[in-house]
Amino acid sequence: MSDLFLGLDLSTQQLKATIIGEQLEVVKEEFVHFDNELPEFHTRGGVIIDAEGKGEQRVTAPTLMWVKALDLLLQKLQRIDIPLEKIRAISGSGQQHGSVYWHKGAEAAFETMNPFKPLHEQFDAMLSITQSPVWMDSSTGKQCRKLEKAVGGPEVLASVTGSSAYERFTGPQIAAVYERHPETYENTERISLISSFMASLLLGRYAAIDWADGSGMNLLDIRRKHWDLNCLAACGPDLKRRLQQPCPSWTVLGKISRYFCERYGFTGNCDIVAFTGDNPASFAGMNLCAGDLCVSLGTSDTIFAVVNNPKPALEGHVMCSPVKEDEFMTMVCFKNGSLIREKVLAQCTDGTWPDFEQKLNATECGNNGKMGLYFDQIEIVPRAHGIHRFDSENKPLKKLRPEEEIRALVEFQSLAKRHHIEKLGFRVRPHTRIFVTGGGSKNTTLLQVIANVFQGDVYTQGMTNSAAYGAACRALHALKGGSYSDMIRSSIGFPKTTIAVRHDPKLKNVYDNLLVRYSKLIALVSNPDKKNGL
Ligand SMILES: O=C(CO)[C@@H](O)[C@H](O)CF
Repeated sequence: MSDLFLGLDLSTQQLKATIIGEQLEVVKEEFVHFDNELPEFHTRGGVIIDAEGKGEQRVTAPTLMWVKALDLLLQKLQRIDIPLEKIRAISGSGQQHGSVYWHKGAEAAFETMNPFKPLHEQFDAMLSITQSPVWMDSSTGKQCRKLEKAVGGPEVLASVTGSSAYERFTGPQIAAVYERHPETYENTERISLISSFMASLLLGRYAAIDWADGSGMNLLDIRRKHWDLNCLAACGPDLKRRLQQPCPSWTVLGKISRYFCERYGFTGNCDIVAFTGDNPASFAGMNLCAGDLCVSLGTSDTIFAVVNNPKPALEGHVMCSPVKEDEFMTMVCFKNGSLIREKVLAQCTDGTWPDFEQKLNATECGNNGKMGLYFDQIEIVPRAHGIHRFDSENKPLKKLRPEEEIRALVEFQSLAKRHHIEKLGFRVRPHTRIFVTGGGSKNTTLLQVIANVFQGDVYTQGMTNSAAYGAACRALHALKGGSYSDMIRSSIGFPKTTIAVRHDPKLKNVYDNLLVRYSKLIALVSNPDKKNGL
């Protein structure tokens, strides 16, 4: 068997593995689901939510759960006879913005890890914080305002780092750790993103943060590709030492550690390639071209596109591309993604997706003017909270019939994506390919609504785990070098892109009108100036 390449994706609810061959063909996918397979950590949807005061939610995940998940996943791969000695390179991705705090002495301790014991049993002294803040957290509004003030305002911060300050971004999160627990910060010798944390486990030493995931920190100058010193100073003392230099996302960081060779049978020749954020990894997995648009339907929903001349704005994000130095991706993220879809599924159907689809199809496109805004969690964009329903005259409604609720949710989620990506300047053109990935992309009724709202045809690659797949492709690309897109185009195993659903041009006016109403309704319920979600 020829060389294999492993992509790992540490997403919110699961750790996923995709193994590919040298032609980018998928050999095997495997998963560890946190809630179901690691119940001792008591997560729900992979996280632990401490609802603070109004508008503040502290959301974390047990760092040790991720360490244990890696062990479980590799054991699963062994049990299905995946020849780990054939894995030539590993890369990966992680939920963006989350942070891991390594205790003083942790890197040295990697040297003494006993391969006869799982890593998580040897992690007692490794972490200065055991509950990692994650992207769903919205408790750092104060730190966001302070950061923006320190650098000259939100516009300046956006022009340098690609985003104005966001509660979930790592810079404000680090500032909150420093302010809330100064002694813990003092005892922290290194701070990783979740992506570089996973790479560190496999290396047995600290891994650099890559440019693409580093773009989600409010700390990286996305054009110069180094930390902005004013941003660092505003978030914590001596922070540069705790982050070290960021690296290109295609960097070969080194070989896999002795621990993983002796415990799992990897060869010492297996390269670890820089890990990146889950959305940049999906971007790589879809191999987006200029003019394409991608919607990822996961725990978070995101919408992103390729940009070459970035124009950062107060809303949304511009991040470094994970595959090309002078390319960027523009993205908007919505916290209310699959979890609210599952909540409405439970409330409005017999609990099955076929019933969800049947009810969605039983209602008129445009829902006879009935609309909903479903900010079940404190939303990122717009900054709003609560569930709000309206009739065709924009008068509040207490409730909708189950089938109307389903359509109102699905149309709301698509209208929000179109409204906010168009605010960043993107327009769907006749040639635009709208790719959809993530768990929700299996549901063609969702895809049909996306196609009709955007008035563009929807394409899929027949895979839902584009982040883990993109990570595996990046592992191979880092060894091959050259153009990433050329590698994709010349590989017979790259999934074929097919049209999943076509849009109905007769519905253009219906959704253009709903889009105008969406814009008016969110102004009624959101507080853009109070940027902590309420
Ligand atoms: O916050 C996000 C992107 O900015 C989310 O998509 C997380 O990456 C999900 F893990």
